[in-house]
Amino acid sequence: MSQPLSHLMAAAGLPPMLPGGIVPETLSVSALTADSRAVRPGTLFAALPGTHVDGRTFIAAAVQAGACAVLAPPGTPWPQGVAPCPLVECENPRRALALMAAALAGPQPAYLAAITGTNGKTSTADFIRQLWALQGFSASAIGTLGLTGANPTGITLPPLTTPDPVTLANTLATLERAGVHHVALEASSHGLEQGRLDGLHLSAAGFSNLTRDHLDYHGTLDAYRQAKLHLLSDILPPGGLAAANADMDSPTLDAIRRIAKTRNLRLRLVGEQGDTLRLLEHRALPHGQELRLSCTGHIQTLTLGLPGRFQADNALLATALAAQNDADLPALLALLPQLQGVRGRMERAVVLPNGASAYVDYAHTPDALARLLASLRPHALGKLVVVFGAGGDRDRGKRPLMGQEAAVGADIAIITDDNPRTENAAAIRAAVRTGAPQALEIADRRSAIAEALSLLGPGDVLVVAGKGHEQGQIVGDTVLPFDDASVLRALTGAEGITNNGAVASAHAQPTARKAAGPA
Ligand SMILES: CC(=O)N[C@H]1[C@@H](OP(=O)(O)OP(=O)(O)OC[C@H]2O[C@@H](n3ccc(=O)[nH]c3=O)[C@H](O)[C@@H]2O)O[C@H](CO)[C@@H](O)[C@@H]1O[C@H](C)C(=O)N[C@@H](C)C(=O)N[C@H](CCC(=O)O)C(=O)O
Ligand SMILES: Nc1ncnc2c1ncn2[C@@H]1O[C@H](COP(=O)(O)OP(=O)(O)OP(=O)(O)O)[C@@H](O)[C@H]1O
Ligand SMILES: N[C@H](CCC[C@H](N)C(=O)O)C(=O)O
Ligand SMILES: [Mg+2]
Repeated sequence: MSQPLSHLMAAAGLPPMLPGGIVPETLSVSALTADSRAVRPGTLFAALPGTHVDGRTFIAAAVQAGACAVLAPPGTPWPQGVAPCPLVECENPRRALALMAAALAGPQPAYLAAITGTNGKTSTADFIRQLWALQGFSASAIGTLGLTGANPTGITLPPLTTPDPVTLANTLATLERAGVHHVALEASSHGLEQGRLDGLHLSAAGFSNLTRDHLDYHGTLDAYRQAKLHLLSDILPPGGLAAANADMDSPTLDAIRRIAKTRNLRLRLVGEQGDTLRLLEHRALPHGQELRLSCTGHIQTLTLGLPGRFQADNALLATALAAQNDADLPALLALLPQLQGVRGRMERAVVLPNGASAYVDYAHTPDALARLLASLRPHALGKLVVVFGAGGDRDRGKRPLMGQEAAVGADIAIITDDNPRTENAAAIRAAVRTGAPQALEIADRRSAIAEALSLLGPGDVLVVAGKGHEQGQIVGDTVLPFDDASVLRALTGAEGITNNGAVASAHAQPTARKAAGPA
């Protein structure tokens, strides 16, 4: 459906004025894009300066392809020799694009919950989705795993944790039209910084934790924190429901409390220091954990069929975000024992004939690795072995810290490759090794996993960390097929246990493909 440009500009808070006068009502926009290659006649092209190239250099190509208007930052020069076309200049074109995209796409699901934080977004979003589904709602989640849960129209999403604003708005409107009124989604710090979520009409927003990651992009921890806080300080409307883990670092928690007070948000805190859901006791069980907690003052005990203390944190945060009213909390807590594990998150992939277990997990930050190993320790009657690496073209400062956490938390650490991308893989491993000088180093990931398996005795535990659900090893701009769980199954000849309790066998790998997008 098309809309007059003036309506879209109003949705973005812009007056209907162009340098040449008022925007004609007859100027209609049928689509929006920030990529000149996707422009068709009737499309508004957002010319955005980016991290790799300046989108303004593609204005000529966009106009040539039929762009009916261009959105750009102030002072954008019109390319010489290019036919004139309405140019909408504004201070924050990324935000304007997101607001226009929301207006053009149409209504969003009535109950939309977004979750940010360094770790736990995918898990929490999926738990929210599961809780809603268990309540009988048609519910989806959008994030690192793509679109999961209800997907009546078979949407596939690009491999980003938070999709670009146009894809996001179109996806949400399609879901709403198809009867999916409950959607949980991940808000990455990149997505927040780039305004990808600025057009969302949120009912609830959560913050799991803040520890080191992505300083390559944000520069400082403070800038990283500010990007994430944008979800609560600007996107969640006043009076909305906010939830956070109260055990996180105090600068972030203090900021969340301040924002909640200023903006009159309904803040629910969960965890050991929580108020709405306070975790009083936690006991690891062989394949899960027992939680004793206080829910708005009432004490109760429940069993979660998922191991790992961090999974309890995510489950409680999900409960706080899924319940519209405090009165709904007890019913949602009663559903927690039915939660299924999330693919690649502390997933017990195989059990060896000698009783040793091998897990796959997505820990790719120092804090995640520390918590993962601490969570697995009670399950290791013998040794705890970790195979891990650090990604290329990502925060270099986290590499030695990941090494340190592996050295401290595991009995044996094996450093291997994890998506070297365009960097020298040996140099990445060397940087990790500075934090773990005693670690073994085996570049080839399959060989590293095979070596780790050979070290396992009865009761030992192995975790292969960093890739989780990923299906490839990114080397240069090529994705070589690789799935940690399948490799574990193939090397042991074992049938695996999926996180859903079903039996999975090793399966054939697809062929290599091109990596998506720049680094
Ligand atoms: C660093 C980063 O986040 N980049 C994202 C950003 O790109 P950009 O604006 O910087 O792109 P650019 O390549 O410099 O190009 C500038 C502009 O020129 C346009 N262009 C470019 C070429 C052309 O021929 N025509 C054209 O119009 C581009 O579409 C873009 O609008 O906006 C693009 C559109 O939304 C994203 O695809 C792109 O994600 C890249 C692929 C990426 O790898 N992003 C990762 C780092 C990311 O966002 N990750 C987070 C997860 C983090 C986590 O949770 O751990 C995520 O949310 O997935
Ligand atoms: N609440 C948590 N606190 C600390 N670590 C966690 C927490 N939840 C998950 N983790 C660790 O982080 C890993 C990734 O979890 P998850 O995919 O849920 O996070 P994410 O925030 O979505 O990550 P990404 O930024 O890649 O999208 C898990 O496999 C686990 O090792
Ligand atoms: N969302 C994270 C995923 C990292 C996964 C890990 N396998 C790596 O490549 O570092 C990122 O893009 O930084
Ligand atoms: Mg994620």
